[in-house]
Amino acid sequence: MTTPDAIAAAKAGLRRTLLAARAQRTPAARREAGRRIAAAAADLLGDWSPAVAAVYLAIGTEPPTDQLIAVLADRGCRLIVPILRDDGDLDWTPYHPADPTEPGLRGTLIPTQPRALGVEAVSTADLIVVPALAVDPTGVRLGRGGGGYDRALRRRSPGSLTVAVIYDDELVPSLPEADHDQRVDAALTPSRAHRFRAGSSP
Ligand SMILES: Nc1nc2c(c(=O)[nH]1)N(C=O)[C@@H](CNc1ccc(C(=O)N[C@@H](CCC(=O)O)C(=O)O)cc1)CN2
Ligand SMILES: Nc1ncnc2c1ncn2[C@@H]1O[C@H](COP(=O)(O)OP(=O)(O)OP(=O)(O)O)[C@@H](O)[C@H]1O
Repeated sequence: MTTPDAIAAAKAGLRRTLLAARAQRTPAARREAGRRIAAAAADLLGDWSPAVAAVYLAIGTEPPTDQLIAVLADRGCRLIVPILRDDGDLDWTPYHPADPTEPGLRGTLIPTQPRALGVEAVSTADLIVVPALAVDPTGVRLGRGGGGYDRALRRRSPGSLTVAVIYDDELVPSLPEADHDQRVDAALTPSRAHRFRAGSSP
């Protein structure tokens, strides 16, 4: 039997390896990944325009999300982004691509003039774009370790689509899964969209 402590230790080791690999990518390679992820998103969405999309502002070595956000804004989606709270949970605020941003907790970026909608606001999203360090083909997701998205995804609307954003080699054969982990329905990588689970939109 795998104990919770063993799962947490395995995740911590994987995070270190994956973050080190991300640090090796050049800024130009990251920008190119962001462009291709936006194209993969357009492909995944087809002619679906979610009324409300929960997105996040990428930081550090994460695949850039600005072009993906532009794709959604161009489709007329109303956007919300997370604000990390000091208890590790995620509040949400409306976001427009031109909004100025400032540093939030733990290196995150948040709009300069947030309008806190509350932790339950994620339940209004039809599409939830989720940061991840790796995903496996059953939708198990490895995050940064704060558990913020595990809490947020438990509040998702049943018909919503959850999509992780990762580099291609971060779609790995399998990942450790804890009881509280929330799986994603799909992943966007620079090469394409990967759909793991049916049932939600589109
Ligand atoms: N861009 C982004 N926003 C996000 C998340 C995320 O993973 N990425 N989150 C996902 O839950 C929430 C915030 N949780 C976070 C938890 C840990 C760290 C973190 O480990 N930060 C590093 C420095 C980041 C860097 O520069 O790469 C650190 O504290 O050392 C960041 C965010 C909400 N917003
Ligand atoms: N619903 C919850 N309520 C309170 N704490 C939680 C909840 N879900 C997860 N946690 C806590 O969050 C911590 C990190 O969990 P985990 O390592 O699975 O994060 P992650 O999924 O990689 O990160 P994230 O969701 O922030 O991207 C764990 O200590 C876990 O107990």
